[in-house]
Amino acid sequence: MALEGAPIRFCATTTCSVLGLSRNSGLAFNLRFRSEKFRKWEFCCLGVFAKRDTSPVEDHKPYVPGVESSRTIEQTQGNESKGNHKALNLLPIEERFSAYDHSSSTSNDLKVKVAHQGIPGAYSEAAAMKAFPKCETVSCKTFEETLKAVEMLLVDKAVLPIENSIGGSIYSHYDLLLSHKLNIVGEVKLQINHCLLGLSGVIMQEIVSVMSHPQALAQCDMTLSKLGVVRIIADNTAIAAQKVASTGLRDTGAVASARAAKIYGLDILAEKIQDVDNNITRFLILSREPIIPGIDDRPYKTSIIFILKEGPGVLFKALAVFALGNINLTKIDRHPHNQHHLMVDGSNEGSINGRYMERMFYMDFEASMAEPRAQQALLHLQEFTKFVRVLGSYPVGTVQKALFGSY
Ligand SMILES: O=C(O)C(=O)C[C@]1(C(=O)O)C=C[C@@H](O)C=C1
Repeated sequence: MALEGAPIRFCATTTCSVLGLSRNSGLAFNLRFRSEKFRKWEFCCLGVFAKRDTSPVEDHKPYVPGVESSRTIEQTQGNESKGNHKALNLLPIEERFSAYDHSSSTSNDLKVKVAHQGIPGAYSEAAAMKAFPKCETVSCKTFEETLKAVEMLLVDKAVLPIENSIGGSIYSHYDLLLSHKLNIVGEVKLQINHCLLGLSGVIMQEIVSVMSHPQALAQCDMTLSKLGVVRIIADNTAIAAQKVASTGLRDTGAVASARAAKIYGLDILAEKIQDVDNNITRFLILSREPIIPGIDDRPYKTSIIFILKEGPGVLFKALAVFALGNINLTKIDRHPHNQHHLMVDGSNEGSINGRYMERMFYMDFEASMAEPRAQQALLHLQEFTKFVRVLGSYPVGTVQKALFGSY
């Protein structure tokens, strides 16, 4: 890989930084390699961002919650007493810019603010509460808003669903990871048990249409086909439940959680309606700063995105790098190339076009960037790639049941 500047020096610096410093000295393990094609590369330390660049880099634009998010706030008002949730704009200004540093927190922190998409009763909210049981959850209308809320210091973390055992990878969310400079600091694998919800007293036979988030509808595809109902898209499962409750339509159901039924006063007409019983969604926890692997004995994994060079057997060679390092892969997935022109790191330089997207891969492997074998593998990987980005090293998550009732 042709890196700008002297590649040898870059390699030496990288290895030395990771191996040579104590974990309290702010060692760097979050590396962003970029090829000459994109005319820059970045080296990210804990809180310190060192760049070598020949092209101007656009900083994060201030995020001002707009009309879209006000709608979310309207939707959530009046529900705050039902969960440990606050709507984004309702936070007092001093709380939004709290000087608290939660970056090293893993759980049980009273003050951790975690942004999630949707309203109380959403699965993303459940994932946030699994990761940080005493957190304050903060509703956002879109997934992108959750990431922006972290960047703007409005919250400490964001949760982002990234893949589901039935539906597979959520590619648009990988795109969000690429276009924002956040770090993955954890994962939550949540057992999702969808329920069919309806107004109080309604029976299954009365339901002619069902509302939900597209992922939830897809996960219940066979059940919904058997019922012969019309599917209606909603921004979120909990929003669907809230709409059914507020519109008072007896013939409309919602696919959502048992907790959503409780919050919005709906009946559960059927439980576990997903096509496959073992329906697990994996959520990522995102933070401004990366975590330092190796503080405890837990196993870690690392997520990366890379674009392969062209040539025969290049994927084989790239994978061999991990085999040689005795590193187990838990995921490898190629980006569907129908989506194109993606901004990387907020920069207009180096936007990735369809040609490169075809060669873009997402990978998770079982090692942390504090381990020499992982550092070695990534340095070696550069030989076969045009672009590599480390999204983060974080403790491996286990499958979680919901905190309350059936999810
Ligand atoms: O709609 C919700 O409640 C969400 O949290 C979103 C979401 C998703 O995007 O995958 C989360 C988990 C389930 O897989 C279904 C929907």
